[in-house]
Amino acid sequence: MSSNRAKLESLLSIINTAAQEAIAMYEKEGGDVPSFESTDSHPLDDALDTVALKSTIRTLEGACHQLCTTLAPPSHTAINMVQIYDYACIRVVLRENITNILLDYPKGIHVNELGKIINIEPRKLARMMRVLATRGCFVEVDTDTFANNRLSLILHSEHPVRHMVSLHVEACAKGASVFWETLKAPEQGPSYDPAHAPVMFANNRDGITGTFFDWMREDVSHMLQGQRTGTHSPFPGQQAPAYPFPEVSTVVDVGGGIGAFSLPLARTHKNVKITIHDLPEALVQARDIWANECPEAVKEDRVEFKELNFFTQVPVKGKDIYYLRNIIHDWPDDEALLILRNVREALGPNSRVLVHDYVLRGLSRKQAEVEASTLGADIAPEPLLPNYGVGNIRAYEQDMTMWILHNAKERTLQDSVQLAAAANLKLEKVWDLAEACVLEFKAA
Ligand SMILES: C[S@@+](CC[C@H](N)C(=O)[O-])C[C@H]1O[C@@H](n2cnc3c(N)ncnc32)[C@H](O)[C@@H]1O
Repeated sequence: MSSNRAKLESLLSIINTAAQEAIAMYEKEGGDVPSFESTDSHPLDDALDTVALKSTIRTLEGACHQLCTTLAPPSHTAINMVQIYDYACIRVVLRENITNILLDYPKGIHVNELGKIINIEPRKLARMMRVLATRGCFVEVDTDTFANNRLSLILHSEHPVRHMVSLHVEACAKGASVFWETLKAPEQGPSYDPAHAPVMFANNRDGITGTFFDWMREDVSHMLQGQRTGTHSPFPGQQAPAYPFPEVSTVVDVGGGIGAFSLPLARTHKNVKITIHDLPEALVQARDIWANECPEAVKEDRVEFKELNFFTQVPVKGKDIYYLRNIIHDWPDDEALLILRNVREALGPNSRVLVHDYVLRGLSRKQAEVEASTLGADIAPEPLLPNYGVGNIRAYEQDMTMWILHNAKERTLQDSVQLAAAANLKLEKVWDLAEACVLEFKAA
């Protein structure tokens, strides 16, 4: 057998093993595997800990894509990469709340009727819906008649992940449309100033200036298609690591927002006292949400809300854990270092800093092996790309999202270790969540 053939056989075997593992996990949790067509959710869809499933899916997606890309003519794959209009179609679904409407029609609604409700020409509507249904989002139950399924329900106006979907089809798509222009622009090209992020470059043309966060504060109309309404994390795969929280007394959620990380923690670990640090306007919403969703923690004094500007102020001192989820990736190196230095100032002798973000891996197996042996990073089995290839694509796409919105970035393990070292922090452990990672640091 040629070595090329042997690689394909190995990929096939990886696919078979990973798919069987995923099926077994679904059967163990809920009795049956999910179906492509139905709207039935599965207990694993909302499970708090899905690291094992995500790890299997990472392998499965990586191997399937590598196999198809190897066997397809390159021109076929190249067109597949660019001919993608899902985001444009999904933008219509969100703007018109099509998922919500379809809930009243469990057996499906014909495009003529749907077109009347949302005032869109039905033949065009059918073509758009068919693109999405071909991807597995909505089902065409009869000719030109569409119904929801498990995937399309994510686009419901009340679904927590919809906020992320909306952010991408609105702001990210706007920034991506001028991506090349920003790279070539004399001022923006070499700049890492958040005000020079691609989305703001596009906004500047409409007379909007400042950073993406300024724009969000001043004009939230672009976000209205999916406001955050609860603490269910909008970031899939963002659960907390299997950290020994039972042994922890105090946690500071730095830039904690409404507490999407710490509120579930307060529910499961009553031993932990939580401090949420954020800007004043964010804390107003946080107090409301906690009063409604976890009143016992408020009553029992297990949570406090403290204003903090993490660039200029030091968090409350001497606590066990300083948790920064989706914070460091929002900022270029200079700003990220300011945050980490302020957190470092707060540490007691046994405090830990947990940075929860994606970790970008290199594509060289040699580098991946060094990272695996020295830092405990995960590495994919051969012949998969060492970073799991497309199984891990969300990390690299999220890096682009951070760039487009904030001129910021996701980091490699080495980037994070170096950045932390400049703030006098030392890496202790990598917690792999099979999507994001949690990097645990202590005072150097
Ligand atoms: C992407 S959100 C992450 C929220 C939360 N950690 C989570 O994982 O859901 C970024 C958070 O940083 C906060 N933030 C932005 N600038 C800040 C500053 N200068 N000081 C403190 N918090 C800030 C925002 O208000 C927001 O809550």
